[in-house]
Amino acid sequence: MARLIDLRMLVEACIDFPDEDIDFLEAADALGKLAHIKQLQQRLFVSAKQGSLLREGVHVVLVGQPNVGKSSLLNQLAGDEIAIVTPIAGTTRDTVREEIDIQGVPFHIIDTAGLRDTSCEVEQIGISRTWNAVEKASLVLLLLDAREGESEADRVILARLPTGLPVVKVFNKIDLLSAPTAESGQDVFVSAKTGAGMDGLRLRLLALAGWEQTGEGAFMARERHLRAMKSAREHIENAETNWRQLEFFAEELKLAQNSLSAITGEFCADDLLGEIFSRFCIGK
Ligand SMILES: Nc1nc2c(ncn2[C@@H]2O[C@H](COP(=O)(O)OP(=O)(O)OP(=O)(O)O)[C@@H](O)[C@H]2O)c(=O)[nH]1
Ligand SMILES: [Mg+2]
Repeated sequence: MARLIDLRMLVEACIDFPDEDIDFLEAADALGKLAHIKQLQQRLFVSAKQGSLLREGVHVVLVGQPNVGKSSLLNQLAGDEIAIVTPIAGTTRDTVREEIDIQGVPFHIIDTAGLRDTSCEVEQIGISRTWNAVEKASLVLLLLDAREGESEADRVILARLPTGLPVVKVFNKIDLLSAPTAESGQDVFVSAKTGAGMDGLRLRLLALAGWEQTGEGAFMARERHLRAMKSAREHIENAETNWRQLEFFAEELKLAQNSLSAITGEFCADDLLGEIFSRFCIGK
């Protein structure tokens, strides 16, 4: 297996002994080795992301106007009567959380108070809790009434959602439509009452969570592991683009190695890569 530390020693030797020049690095296939390390690191990153997903789960927040069926959708996803459902707009006040499992991936589904202008103090507190939940969301399902389509009130909600947060529009109550709607683009159509369209929604949630069946084990990474790996990847990429500037090349390799070492402390980065990949039986 190509090792980061060997490559670093190679580059540093080149700097220390000016007789050795870039040809020497080329002959030693430094770039080929770097590409191999990058590839291993990328595979490790994917496994780590999957592991992090299994450990932390995905926070999905249901938002929308009152009465569109958020609580019904939570109940349908959970397969149980978790949240109170009534035809009265403004039923949900507190956020209601339930952990569900889709193909082994945990999802924390958070039902919230419907969003509207209201003079009711209790409802106002509920609505501010909705926005607090949105801040912590990994993704948002914006529920809409399929009979109404997207209204001005929905557009106001959409505009208030943080930029960069993935949002899926879920048109609910399709059982009440006289004619079936043609599925369009990224939108999802369901009936929280009959369960129609729910399998499609579950698959969509898995895809948005970034779940990939790689066939390789998932490395139980934490958020800080992912950050360390991202930083290592950036340094490896910097090294690759600037490899002709040897000092820079060596420095970026060092930084990449430091980032990986941050995951385990006393353990050296190459040991970590070796350890993890030997478990996945990936050819060396
Ligand atoms: N026919 C039909 N009725 C639905 C569907 N989903 C929800 N409802 C009904 O719509 C009404 C409101 O449903 P809720 O789930 O309480 O709606 P909500 O969005 O949680 O409402 P708030 O808590 O007030 O914000 C209830 O009478 C539900 O039975 C659906 O898919 N089809
Ligand atoms: Mg509700």
